[in-house]
Amino acid sequence: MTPDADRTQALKYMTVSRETVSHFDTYVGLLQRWQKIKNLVAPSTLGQIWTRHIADSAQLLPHLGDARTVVDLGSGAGFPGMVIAIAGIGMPGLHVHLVESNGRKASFLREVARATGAPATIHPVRIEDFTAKWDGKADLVTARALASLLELLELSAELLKSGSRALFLKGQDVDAELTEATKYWSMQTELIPSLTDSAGQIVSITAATRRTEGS
Ligand SMILES: C[S@@+](CC[C@H](N)C(=O)[O-])C[C@H]1O[C@@H](n2cnc3c(N)ncnc32)[C@H](O)[C@@H]1O
Repeated sequence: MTPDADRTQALKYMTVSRETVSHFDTYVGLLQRWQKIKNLVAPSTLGQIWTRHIADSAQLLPHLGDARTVVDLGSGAGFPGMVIAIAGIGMPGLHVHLVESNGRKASFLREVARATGAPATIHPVRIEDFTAKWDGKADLVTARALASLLELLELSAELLKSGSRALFLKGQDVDAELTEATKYWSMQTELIPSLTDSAGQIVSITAATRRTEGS
């Protein structure tokens, strides 16, 4: 698929304004430029940045509900957090905190936020340190390609204490991961089939609490 065909295909998956698409173009341009020296995403996905990264992340947009403070864990080159922040330009109160410990990826994210004006704060620290110190309240926690569901719940535990929702983009092992996670966590889950990955699912989690012994 040519880069143009990839972009055209990706735009079919999302309903966003022309202005948002133009900011996505800026983002993709920066990613292509920085990738040459900083290796930000898997080289095998470079020909499909729009479908594999932008549209895959943008499919969370219809599920944001009334969330305003979003925390994206292990953002990498900004998926899905930066895509949400860019789509949120002009959405009153929306702000995305991107937690990414890799210094070169964090620098890239800062540059994308500067160039697009996306409402985003980059935290170049480990998730464990961020959640221990951050005094904000997340309405929504997001992550893609970071860890198993159980590990994601453990990493998000501090953020989920205040009743936040979570949206995790997961691949094909989601059933086994859910079985494992529910041994230790009580939660309400909804599985939403991915639009961009036939084997993928979005796991929507609410009311997550760690099980105490015997519960
Ligand atoms: C496989 S990449 C996925 C990146 C992005 N979410 C995506 O889907 O393209 C995982 C990212 O999480 C970051 N990461 C892993 N563990 C982390 C931790 N404990 N704290 C902060 N960042 C972490 C890594 O540096 C890496 O950029």
